[in-house]
Amino acid sequence: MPRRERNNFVKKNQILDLRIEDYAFGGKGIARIKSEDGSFVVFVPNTLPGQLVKAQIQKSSKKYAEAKLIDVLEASENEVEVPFQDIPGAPYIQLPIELQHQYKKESTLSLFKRIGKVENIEDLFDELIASPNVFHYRNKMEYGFSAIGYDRINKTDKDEFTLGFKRRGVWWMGDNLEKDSGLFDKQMEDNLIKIRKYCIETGLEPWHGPQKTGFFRYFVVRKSFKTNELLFNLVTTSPELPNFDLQKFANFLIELFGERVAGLLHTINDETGDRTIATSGSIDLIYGKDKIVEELLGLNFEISMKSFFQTNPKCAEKLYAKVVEYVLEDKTKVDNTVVMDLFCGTGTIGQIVASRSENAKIVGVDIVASAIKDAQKNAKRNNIEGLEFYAADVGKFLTAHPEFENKIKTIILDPARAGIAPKTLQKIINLNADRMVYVSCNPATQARDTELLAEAGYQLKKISLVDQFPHTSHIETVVLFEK
Ligand SMILES: C[S@@+](CC[C@H](N)C(=O)[O-])C[C@H]1O[C@@H](n2cnc3c(N)ncnc32)[C@H](O)[C@@H]1O
Repeated sequence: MPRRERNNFVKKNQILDLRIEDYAFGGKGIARIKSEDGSFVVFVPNTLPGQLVKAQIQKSSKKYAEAKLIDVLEASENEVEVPFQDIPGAPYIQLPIELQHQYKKESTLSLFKRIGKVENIEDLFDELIASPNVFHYRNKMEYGFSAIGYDRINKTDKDEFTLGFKRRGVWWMGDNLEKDSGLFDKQMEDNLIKIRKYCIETGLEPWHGPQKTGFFRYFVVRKSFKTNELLFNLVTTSPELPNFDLQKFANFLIELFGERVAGLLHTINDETGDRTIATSGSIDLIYGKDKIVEELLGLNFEISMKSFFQTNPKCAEKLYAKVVEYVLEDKTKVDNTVVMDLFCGTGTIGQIVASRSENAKIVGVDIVASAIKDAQKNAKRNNIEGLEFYAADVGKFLTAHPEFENKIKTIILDPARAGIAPKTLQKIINLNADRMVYVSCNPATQARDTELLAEAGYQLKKISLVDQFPHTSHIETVVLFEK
């Protein structure tokens, strides 16, 4: 094993007060410790220039260290007050959105310069697309139950029935959500406190992380912006289930939200791992329907609890409009050809392209079978023809279908956060398409792929940034590559 290189500035697990000076890609604040030996960089995720923070060193090497944020001791002078409860999922909610955009733009473009080796990236920058809703933009939230809560005054843990989000970086500690977080549906979050009270009154226990016992585990909510409906999923363990009246719980939700309740699902999860959707156990429909419909760019999409769907649908419309703009810019490479929509999820992008092109055949591939089923149903529902969807790993699919090589002119790519496996990217390159429109929710992996694509002859022609997740460090990119 290589010997870990040491520095004279910090030690692992050391707790320090640090002043954040700069912002690096992915929401990493940069602090510098100065001494006679020079200056030493410590990265602290989810922090902002100007803040004074308490942080604990997690990793330390000769050149820099990475620390975990424990607390913000002093706000940055750029932060403003907002009427929402602070949650780990929105670390930048107090920073005006224009400044969030500036940080995201600068740090993302510098990533393409450094990792993607695109020197003139500023010249290729097209636009930064803002989210139409700055607040309350999400269509899904997962609240967790916990038997260990957080005492905000004494800043310690306490035994308490909680329903809300985990404390930042502490897997076993919950934190009650008492009011609107500013990210999801306001009526829903203002009522979460009543749902918690209802659950407490049953006398059943919330999940205890370290002991791995308890009844209540998660409460998941999906919202349709088209219909304003809410679809609920209560996740519990099974032994105490005979003592909980699911029908009565459904009636309680109807009392709170009336016609907005689309349905209530119940999931049994007896696994000890921290997952909402049980890989074993069962999902049952207790009340109403198990799907909701969302509209994007005039097309309807049916969404189940499990399938992937863009979390900010209003902004997803903007994202898709940009993808389709790049794809259709050269219609000769779309009309009367086969277009690949790889990592297609529920097939949204392919359907929009198909509906706006002439005689294009779209081949959509995604590894999640239920997403592909939804994609097929959605295409039918929208009366769009010329689409073929396959449930498969993209790499395996391309190996099994060599007939597509040299036949494709345009490829749409929208991989998950981990990016495209190098072997799979090589197979995609082997298709020998003229154009690729590559959407990414993790520009760090996309910047890595940019260098590989350049070696294969694909030049980055344009890049747009879409702020799908205001108040977080996430940014989505749409990049056009051409040979
Ligand atoms: C960011 S989502 C794509 C969303 C889709 N384009 C949309 O707009 O709805 C990434 C998708 O990649 C899929 N995926 C992840 N790994 C995969 C693989 N190895 N092969 C095929 N699909 C994969 C996931 O199931 C997920 O649906």
